[in-house]
Amino acid sequence: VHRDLPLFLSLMNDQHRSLTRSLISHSVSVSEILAVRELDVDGGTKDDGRWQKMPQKLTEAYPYAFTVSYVERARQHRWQCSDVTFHCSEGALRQQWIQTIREQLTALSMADRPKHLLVYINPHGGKQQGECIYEQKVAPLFACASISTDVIVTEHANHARDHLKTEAELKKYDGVVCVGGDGMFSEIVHGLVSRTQRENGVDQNSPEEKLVPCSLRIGIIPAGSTDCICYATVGINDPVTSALHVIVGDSQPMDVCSVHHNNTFLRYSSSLLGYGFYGDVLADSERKRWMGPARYNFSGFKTFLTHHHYEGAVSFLPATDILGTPRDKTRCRAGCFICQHDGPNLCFCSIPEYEMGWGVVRGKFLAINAASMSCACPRSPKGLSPAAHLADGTTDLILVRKCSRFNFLRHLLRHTSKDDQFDMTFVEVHRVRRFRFTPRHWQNDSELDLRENGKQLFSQICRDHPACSCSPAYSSWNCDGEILPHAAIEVGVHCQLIKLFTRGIEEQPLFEDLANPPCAL
Ligand SMILES: CCCCCCCCCCCCC/C=C/[C@@H](O)[C@H](CO)NC(=O)CCCCCCCCCCCCCCC
Ligand SMILES: Nc1ncnc2c1ncn2[C@@H]1O[C@H](COP(=O)(O)OP(=O)(O)OP(=O)(O)O)[C@@H](O)[C@H]1O
Ligand SMILES: [Ca+2]
Repeated sequence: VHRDLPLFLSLMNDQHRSLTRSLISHSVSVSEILAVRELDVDGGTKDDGRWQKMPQKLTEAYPYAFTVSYVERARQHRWQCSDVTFHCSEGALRQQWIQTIREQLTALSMADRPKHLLVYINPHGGKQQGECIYEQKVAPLFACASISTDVIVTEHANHARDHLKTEAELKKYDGVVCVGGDGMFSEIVHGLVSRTQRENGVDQNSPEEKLVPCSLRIGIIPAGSTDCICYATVGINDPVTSALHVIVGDSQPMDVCSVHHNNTFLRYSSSLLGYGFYGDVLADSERKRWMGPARYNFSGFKTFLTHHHYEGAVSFLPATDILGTPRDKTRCRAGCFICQHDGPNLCFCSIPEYEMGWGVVRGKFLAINAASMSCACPRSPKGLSPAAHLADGTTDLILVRKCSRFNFLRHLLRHTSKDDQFDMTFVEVHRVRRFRFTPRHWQNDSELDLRENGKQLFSQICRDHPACSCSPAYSSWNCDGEILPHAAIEVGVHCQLIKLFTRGIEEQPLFEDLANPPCAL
């Protein structure tokens, strides 16, 4: 720009000033431009306050200016919006630049950038900051990018789900955005998936049914307690970063598990299905919602101390003909090769499911976890299954057998370090397409009645098994942060059923500092 056209580049913040001094050129891909607007140099009023007046001599020589807002990468996957202002001496030249950039942006909008979004805000998620986060950090960015929105602040749980399922005029929108945590995201998934199946005549109650993928993309503005879906798909739980991924029109397919009990649909899961430890943590933490995000630490500690185990059988259909394994060192990242290979392999081939292919593991378990994605979150940046993939059509089934408290603690601690949490004698992990769990004392339909008479059953089991450590017969399933009413479930992975407004976690530059070079002078 400097050399070829008579434009003068005026960079607006300190970081930029250091860039002019240290870089010969700085390029921004058009796909990462958010907006372009004229700038009134004399008044200096059309910008958002970051405008600093140019020396008078320069403004006289270059009185025509325009500002380009674009995505800038910061540390740890964070994106922010930056402005760069160009000055020139002729109004016609400025118009030519603005028009050309706008034409390019219009072409992108025609392709994959959203123009009209439906936004649901949970005012009670996480630290109860949803509305404030949206108004202060996200709405101004959507406005800057000329995205129009219909905003609904939810009034009760399942408001967003039910609105999407039945009422929402989905044809009007290019995507749905939720402001909240994993629970809010789950509501959106349930609303959109159920609606799509109904409109296509698919029966959700049949575990074997192939579900129809949803066409609308989902954006998550993180404002919850765990924000695991956001963290594991973007690399950070930051509202501005997520909003920018929506604006540039990113798209990331994602697997969804369906959970059934006796040919009845229960729920969908896109992150964690956990029985035993994570089920018990959730059940306890639900009674302590008033504690906010800290409830999970409290209930986690308590559940760790109670150290209950649960008996049952897990049968599973291993995913064959795939490249990835749960013990891989490679990670699912933007443009993931494994997802591109394994996903279509499972999505589009109808592999016959021979009963013979199923494996069975029986025993006493502290935890049975199915992670359809890494489940990375601030608590465990590598997640429950670090090598799991977002869109490969599989879930990683992690079985933690009964062991000592000390060993279980070692296993838990490894979620927070580089050590392999699967490399322990009492832990096994399988990459699967389907699985079933049957608790030891489960008797078909009478299961619920038995659970209701839990006390009776509990004392009965203790009498029958005098050596038992008085663990209750059943735990609960934690299904993406919701408790399921049944212990015996059947789970199937639906490959790439939904799409998110992200691109997956971007690889970090080898030397991150090179992305933001220090001032050379
Ligand atoms: C000693 C430290 C060990 C730390 C081990 C941390 C492993 C954490 C793995 C987190 C996986 C989260 C998976 C995400 C699930 C979401 O779909 C769901 C909805 O938001 N979140 C939860 O269910 C919320 C689940 C929250 C679970 C929190 C578990 C906290 C365990 C604390 C154990 C303390 C033992 C201390 C002994 C001295
Ligand atoms: N207006 C509302 N009032 C009460 N509950 C709501 C409302 N809107 C949504 N919910 C419910 O609140 C629950 C929790 O919301 P959300 O996921 O946003 O936050 P969180 O639980 O703090 O975060 P996380 O799921 O990440 O742990 C969801 O299951 C959702 O169904
Ligand atoms: Ca997966």
